[in-house]
Amino acid sequence: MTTANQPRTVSGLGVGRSAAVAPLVLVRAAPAIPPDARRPLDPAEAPAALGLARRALAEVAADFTERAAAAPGALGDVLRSTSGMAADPELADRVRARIEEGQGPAVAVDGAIAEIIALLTAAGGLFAERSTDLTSVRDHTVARVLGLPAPGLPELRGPSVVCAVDLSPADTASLDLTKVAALVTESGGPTGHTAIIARQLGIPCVVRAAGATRIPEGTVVAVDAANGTITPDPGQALVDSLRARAEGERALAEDTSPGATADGHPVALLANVGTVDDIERLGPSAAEGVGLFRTEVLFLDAVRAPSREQQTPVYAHAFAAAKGARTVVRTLDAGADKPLAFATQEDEENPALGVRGYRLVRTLPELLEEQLAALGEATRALPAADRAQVWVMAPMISTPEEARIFARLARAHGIETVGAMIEVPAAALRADAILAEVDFVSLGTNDLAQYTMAADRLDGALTDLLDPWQPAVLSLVAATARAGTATRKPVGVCGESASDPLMALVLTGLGVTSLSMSAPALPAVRHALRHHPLSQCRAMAEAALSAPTAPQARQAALTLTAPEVTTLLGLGGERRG
Ligand SMILES: C=C(OP(=O)(O)O)C(=O)O
Repeated sequence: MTTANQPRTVSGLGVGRSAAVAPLVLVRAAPAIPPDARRPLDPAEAPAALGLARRALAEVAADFTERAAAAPGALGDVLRSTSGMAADPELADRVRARIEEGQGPAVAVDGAIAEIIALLTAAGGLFAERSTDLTSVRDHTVARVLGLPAPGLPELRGPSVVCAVDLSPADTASLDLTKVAALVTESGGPTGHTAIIARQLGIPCVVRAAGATRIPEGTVVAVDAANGTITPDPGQALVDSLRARAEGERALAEDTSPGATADGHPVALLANVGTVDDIERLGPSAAEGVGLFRTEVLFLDAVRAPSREQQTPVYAHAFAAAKGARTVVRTLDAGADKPLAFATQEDEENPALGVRGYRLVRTLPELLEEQLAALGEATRALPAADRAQVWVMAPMISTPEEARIFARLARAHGIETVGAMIEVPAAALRADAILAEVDFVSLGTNDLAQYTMAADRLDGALTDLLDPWQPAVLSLVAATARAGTATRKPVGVCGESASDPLMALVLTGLGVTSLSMSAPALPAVRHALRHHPLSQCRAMAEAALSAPTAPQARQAALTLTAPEVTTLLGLGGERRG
């Protein structure tokens, strides 16, 4: 299988610590029409071009029909409707007209579908929703006309390592995750959406893996997230060592006791979730509750803003699944790296600094209003004793005034426990004043690192700056934790940094009261806490805070770590996402 051009072992940034061995499946980007396919046709070429375009459309229609037959329920319906679009005579007419005007078949298909998409978008509502399916018809048909392999997400026939240059949040969400053994992307960073979803599901993932898409499709690869490597055709020794490590991790997962240091100082261990299914999958005691419910994940595919009536049953279902445990809900964090069709401003030059998260209240106040109304209604349906366990917080709070307005709105809807995320340096610096307005805060260290270091979290080339061990980031976390201790209010961390066992010890030493992470990361963090008394966590925090650089901060904490934890969790190596 190995070819001369094929890279041997590809390295990137590992996400989590798990590993998988499976055949590689490539996700192909939408085809680009090359310049020679864009040249005007000679009239004598038109009949052949028309035949090629018609055949491609018919084959795409047949392909979607075949996939529909194998797909369950709603997905089958969507695929059948997509097939119908490819077979639509109106589309064929528009393509014919363009070819008769002298366009090549790929350009004609592309243009005809763009025309129909524009009409549907203008019509709005359900019509507009169909434009995504038409885009898929366009990409598949153009690829066939050009003789290229089908683009987009592959149909997975068994456990597979899915490899792409990049995956959009919607791509990742629509993968058949029961068959995804691992995710590999050439771009992205350790706090990007692919990494977050992979962590959540415990799927091994390597991002920034330059050259991974050059590994031939079908090659069996070993993906080791702990070391950030993808090894084609791995030998038995590597497979055996990965298996042994997985068994060690499974043994750790058997301890489901509440999070606490060796001397019994409690640190709530919570899970980050994006869907109700995620909450249901948590099982009875893996986490002590939900520390971050990313509600925007529920609406990634929605074209229109979900109404209060649509949202209420979803939250009611989520709270029922949490069975009275703390559930920290974040109101919609739309914009920048989490685009939602109905909430994202199209014309922003700098979306990460734009109207996103809580700031949408300036342009679309009804969005927050409807969500809080739905959350309030779902909360009121709970037994009285459980209502205070629904904690609702706003993302991207920058000032105490914003915290005050948010708290007033949330409380007006009957939400008892209201909080703010601390992910903007201005908020960390004013954490005491923000805590005067709300009941708790939660540090989003992914965004806090992005905004403190002025480094785009989606730009994997800036990973060193985005490191939560950066002294400037640690100082802001420490300032926030101090404000929590002074006001005796909870300060959680729900950014990816909480899932690093070594960082979790430092955060505990800084005074953080809860750690929320993707569920598969909980056992290692629980294990690390259990082996260190609070005094040792404090010493680690102090040592990390006084280090001049991120690697030195980590090293300073590592030197004070219990040796059995360092060995078992393999903390000695280079930091991975
Ligand atoms: C938890 C966070 O939010 P998200 O990653 O969803 O933006 C964060 O920024 O740390």
